[in-house]
Amino acid sequence: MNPPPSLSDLPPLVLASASPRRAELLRRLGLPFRACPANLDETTLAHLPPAQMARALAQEKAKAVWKAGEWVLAADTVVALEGAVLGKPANAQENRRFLEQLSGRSHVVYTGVSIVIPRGELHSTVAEAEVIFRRLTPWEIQWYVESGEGLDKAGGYGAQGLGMVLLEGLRGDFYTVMGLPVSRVWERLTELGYFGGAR
Ligand SMILES: Cc1cn([C@H]2C[C@H](O)[C@@H](COP(=O)(O)OP(=O)(O)OP(=O)(O)O)O2)c(=O)[nH]c1=O
Repeated sequence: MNPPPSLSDLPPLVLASASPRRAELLRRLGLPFRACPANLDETTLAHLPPAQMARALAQEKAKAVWKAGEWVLAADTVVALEGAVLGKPANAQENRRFLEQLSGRSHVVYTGVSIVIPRGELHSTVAEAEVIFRRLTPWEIQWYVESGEGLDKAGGYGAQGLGMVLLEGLRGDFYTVMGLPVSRVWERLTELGYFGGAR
């Protein structure tokens, strides 16, 4: 594959995230960025319904790192099973419990995105996708939990990794599930003038 056409003359996005997935997606697009994690206490917004939580957390992350003149991008991914939020599992036991709950059912993944433009205006949106899990056997759950892959991920799985075998299907944007709805982000950046007047 050829590298993407150069976007290196654009101002670097400040990615208010420690997520390696979000960084990887920006890198794949060739967008210039530097990571500047916001390190929020995400539990303070745990009382909100899932979609609002994803949006509010993305906003808080973006506001925490913004400085005048900078473009900031932040996101937050929330997994909700029948309205109840499954966060990042605290340990293997909790990861197993999450997968048992998700098995054979569908759930919703919300990813809130916030962009702050150089003069300080905040623009936010929430993307959502429905994920359907296969009915998992105890052995599969054991195998996946032992991989450790789910521990740093909302809901306790990564659709882009070994978790691909857990899924029966998906409605919506795969990248919403992975943590950054890249086409929505690209569209918002275009509307907000990040790419310049001609583009
Ligand atoms: C459901 C799912 C989540 N995830 C990840 C995306 C996010 O990184 C993570 C959800 O946690 P977030 O709090 O959204 O992000 P983060 O803690 O990784 O990084 P930061 O707060 O600094 O931005 O779960 C996957 O990688 N694949 C999946 O299939």
